Amino acid sequence: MTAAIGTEPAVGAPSGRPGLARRLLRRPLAAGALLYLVAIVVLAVCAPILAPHGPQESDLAHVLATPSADHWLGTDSLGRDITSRLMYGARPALIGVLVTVVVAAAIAIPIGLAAALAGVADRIVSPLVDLLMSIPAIVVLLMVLATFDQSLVAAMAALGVLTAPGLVRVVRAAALMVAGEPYVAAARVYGFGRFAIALRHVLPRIVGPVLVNLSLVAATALLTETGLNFLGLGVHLPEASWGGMVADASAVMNQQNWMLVPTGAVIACTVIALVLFGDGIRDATAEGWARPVAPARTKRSRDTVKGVRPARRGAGAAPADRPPILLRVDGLTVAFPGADGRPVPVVQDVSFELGAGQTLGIVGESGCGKTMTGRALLGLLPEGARVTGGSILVNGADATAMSRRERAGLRGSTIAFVSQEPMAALDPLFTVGAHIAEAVRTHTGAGRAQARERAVRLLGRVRLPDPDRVAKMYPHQLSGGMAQRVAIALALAGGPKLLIADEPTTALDVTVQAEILRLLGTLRRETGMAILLISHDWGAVSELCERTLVMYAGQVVESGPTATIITAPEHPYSEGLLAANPQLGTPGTALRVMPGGVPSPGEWPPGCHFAARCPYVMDECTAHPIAMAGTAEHAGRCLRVAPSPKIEARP
Ligand SMILES: Nc1ncnc2c1ncn2[C@@H]1O[C@H](COP(=O)(O)OP(=O)(O)OP(=O)(O)O)[C@@H](O)[C@H]1O
Repeated sequence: MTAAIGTEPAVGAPSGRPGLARRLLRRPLAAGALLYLVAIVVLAVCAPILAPHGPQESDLAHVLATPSADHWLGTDSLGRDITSRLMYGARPALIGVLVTVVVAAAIAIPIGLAAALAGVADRIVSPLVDLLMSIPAIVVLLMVLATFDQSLVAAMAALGVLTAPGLVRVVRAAALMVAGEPYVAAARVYGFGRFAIALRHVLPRIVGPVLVNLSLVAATALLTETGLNFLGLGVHLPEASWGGMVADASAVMNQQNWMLVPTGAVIACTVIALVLFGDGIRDATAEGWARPVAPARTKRSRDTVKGVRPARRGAGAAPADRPPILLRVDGLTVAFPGADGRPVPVVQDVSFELGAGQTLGIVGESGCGKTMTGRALLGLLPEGARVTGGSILVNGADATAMSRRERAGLRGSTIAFVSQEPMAALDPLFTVGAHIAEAVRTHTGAGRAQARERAVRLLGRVRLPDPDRVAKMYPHQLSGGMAQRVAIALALAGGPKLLIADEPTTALDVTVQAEILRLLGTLRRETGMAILLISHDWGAVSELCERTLVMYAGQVVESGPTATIITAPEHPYSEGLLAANPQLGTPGTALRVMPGGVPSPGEWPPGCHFAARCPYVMDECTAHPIAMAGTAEHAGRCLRVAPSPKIEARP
C-alpha cells in the first residue's frame, strides 16, 4: 500500500478481486459443469461438421448395434448412428431451454425489481403472480402446441411465461433485501433515479439467486422439451430430438436395452450440469460481494478532540454584505404516526436561514431531531414520517410543495449529503472511480471518458494522493478517512450549493477527524458551497461553523454565532451541554453532568421541553409553550432571554 492520507493507512492493496470467471473456475464442480455444457453447445452447433454420420442416415446392416468403431454409441432400430443423432438432437433441446430462460428472465426480472422497489407495483404483482402460478402448465402447453402447429418454440416460450411468476418472487425477495442496504439509500441521496439504482446497484447484487433459479428453469425446460418430444409433440419426425430418441429406445427395450443408456445419460448429465453451474455462479457471486472486515472504529471524536477553537472568520464568517439566502426553513415540523395513528412530532417549529457559502452547525444530544431535520431538507424522511408544518425554501422555491421528481432533482445537484458511514454508502461491487463517474454522468450528462476524468479530478480535489490509483480501488480497500474523502468527492460530483454533513467525523480517529474538517472548510472556500454540519461535537462545530443551532427535544432552543454561544450561552440547555463537554473541562475537575435525559417524542411537556432538567425552572416555564426570543443574530427559547424577571438557578 503506497497511498496514505495523513497518518491513516489504507486497508488493502488495490489489486482488485478475481473476476467472476476465475472465481467460478476455482470450483471444480462448477468448472466441470461449465466445461460439459460448453461441449454440448459446441457439439450441437458444429454437428454438421463433427457428426460422423447424417442424422437420418440408415445403416440397415447394423440395426440396434452396440458401440463399435464405426458407431461409437451404437445404432437405433433404423440403423441410424446414435452419436450423430444425439448431437443433432441437442439443437432443439438447447433452443427450447434458451427460449424458456430468456422469456422467463425478460418477464420476471423487470417485474420483480419493480415490485420490490415501487410499492404500488407490489400490490398488483403479488396477486397476479399467485394467479399465474395456479395455472396447470401441461394443459397450457398442449393448447399452445395445438394452436401453433406443434411449434416447439411457441411451447417453450409459453413455458417461460408460466415459470416467470416463481422467478418474480425470487427477484422481488432478493431485491427487497438489497434495497435495504445503506448504499442503495445513499444512491437516492446522490440523486440517482430508481431505474439507475435498480440497474446499477440492485441487479448486480441479485445475480446469484436469479442465476440459480434460471438454471433450475433451464433444467425444467430441458425435461419438458424432452417430455414433449417423447410424446411425439414438438420436433417433427424423423428429425432428431433427445425425447424422440428416448421414445425410440423404450419401444425396443425388449430387444435391446443399450439404446436407452447414452440418451438417458446425456439428458441426466445435462440437467445435473445446469444445476451445478447455477450453484457455482451463486457461490462465485457471493464470494465477490464478501468484504474484508472493516477497520475497527476508533474512539468517538467527542472523547478525543482537544480544545474548542472558535471558527476562523475565513471559514464561515458572514461578510458584511450578506450573501443571498440559499436555504430558508420556517416553522418546520416533522411527525411520525403514533400508536393511535395521530402524528407525533419529532421536529417542531424549526426555523433558520443559510446564505450561499455560509456554514451552520446543529448540535444537541442524541434523539433531539438533528438527523430528521437534515433528512427533511433532503426530502428523504423514513417510511411514515411526514412534514406536517412549515416550509423549506431552496433558492426561493418551496421544496415541501415540489413533486417527488423535482425533489430528486435537487439532491446531488443542489443539496448533497455526507453521512457518518461512508463505507456503508458505497456499493461494494463498484470501484471508487466508477461510483463517482456514475454520479458525474447522472448530474452533468457527461460522456463516459469525460466523467471518468472528472471523477479522478474530484478525488484529487478531496486531497487523495494518487487519485488515478484510488479511482481503481474498491470500497473495501479504503481506510475510514479515505472512504469519507471519497464520499465527499461523490457529493461534489453534481456541483452542489449546499452540503449536509451528518456526523461526518464520528467514526474516524482524532487526526483524521481534524483533516476531514479542514478539508470541508477548504472545499467551502474553493467551491463557495454552504455547509450544514450536524454534530454532537462542539469541537467540530466550532472548527467549521460560523453559526450554530442548539436543538433539544425536537426544537431549536438557541441560535447564534458559534463563538458567542460557546462563550456566553443563553439557554440553560446550551449551558449544560457545554459544561458537560470534556473539551471545555479543566483537567482534574469533574465535569458537570446534566441530570435526566431527553424526553421521547410524544412525552414532550406542554411548556419548555427542557423544564424537567433545568436548574432555573419556575412555574411559568411549564404553563405554556415558550417562543424564541432575542435578536435575529442571537436568540433563545427561554424566559430568561425574553423580557422577564431575573430567574436565579435552583440550589
Ligand atoms: N423510524 C422512526 N420511527 C419513529 N421515531 C423515529 C424514527 N426515527 C427516529 N425517530 C425519532 O425521532 C427523534 C429524532 O431522531 P433523530 O435521529 O433526528 O435524532 P438525532 O438528534 O439526530 O440523534 P442522533 O445524534 O442519535 O442521530 C428521536 O426521538 C427518534 O426516536
